[in-house]
Amino acid sequence: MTAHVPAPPEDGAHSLDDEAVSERIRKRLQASKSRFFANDNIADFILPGEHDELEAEVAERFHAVLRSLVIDVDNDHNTHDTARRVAKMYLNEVFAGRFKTAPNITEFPNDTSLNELLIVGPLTIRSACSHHFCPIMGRLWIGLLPNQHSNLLGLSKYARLAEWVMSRPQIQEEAVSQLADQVMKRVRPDGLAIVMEADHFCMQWRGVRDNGSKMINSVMRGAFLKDAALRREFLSLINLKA
Ligand SMILES: Nc1nc2c(ncn2[C@@H]2O[C@H](COP(=O)(O)OP(=O)(O)OP(=O)(O)O)[C@@H](O)[C@H]2O)c(=O)[nH]1
Repeated sequence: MTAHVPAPPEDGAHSLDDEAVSERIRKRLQASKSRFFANDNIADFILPGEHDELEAEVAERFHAVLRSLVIDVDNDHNTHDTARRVAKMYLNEVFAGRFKTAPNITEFPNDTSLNELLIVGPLTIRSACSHHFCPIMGRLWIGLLPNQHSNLLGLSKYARLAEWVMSRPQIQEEAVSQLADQVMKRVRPDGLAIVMEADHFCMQWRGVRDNGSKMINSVMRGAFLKDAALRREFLSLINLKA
């Protein structure tokens, strides 16, 4: 579905804010006292049909941003359709994890009472920082210590959950912690460890322009916090090299 970019309002016409779909969604979020930070998922507050309206609104507003950058969007064939493409990319691709509901996750009972360390990774991570909207590209490992009451997830579902959490404007520390909450909620293991290593393009493409540095962070929950040997086993198995 392509978003239509409406012409800017004539003088004296209603401003976009009077009827903006984003305003309707915002009011619902505020009425239910739900947070709507950049890395929050707001899918439950978007009614059927409003996703397309939102895409059209973002396109219209991005069109205005391009005009403010003094780009001749009316005559420049390269940027004529850029606002629509950016809106589509934000809503359906790079920030889709804000606007769509969580992926369906198949959960299997731990019938054979597996209680050994399980590691998934490296999963490829694509995100963007909420400070500059620059890409974050990296790798992530998930370590789990299940117990007899844990659910086991299909392997691909860890990647789907990670993608859902990462495809939002994020900061790495909060992204990893949000993913940990999602995995804990579904698997209910005795312990969970997540390590993420990523390039931040806000430090490479711009700013300090340090191409070599990466950010590595981890979240340890339950048994991984208490048991240094388990933590060591996980870290040695993922064998993270700079
Ligand atoms: N802690 C943390 N910081 C991040 C992450 N992604 C980007 N940043 C940093 O966020 C900071 C934003 O800093 P500001 O000083 O407000 O912005 P700025 O003036 O554009 O900063 P410079 O990047 O130094 O030019 C920068 O230091 C970024 O490197 C992240 O995932 N975690």
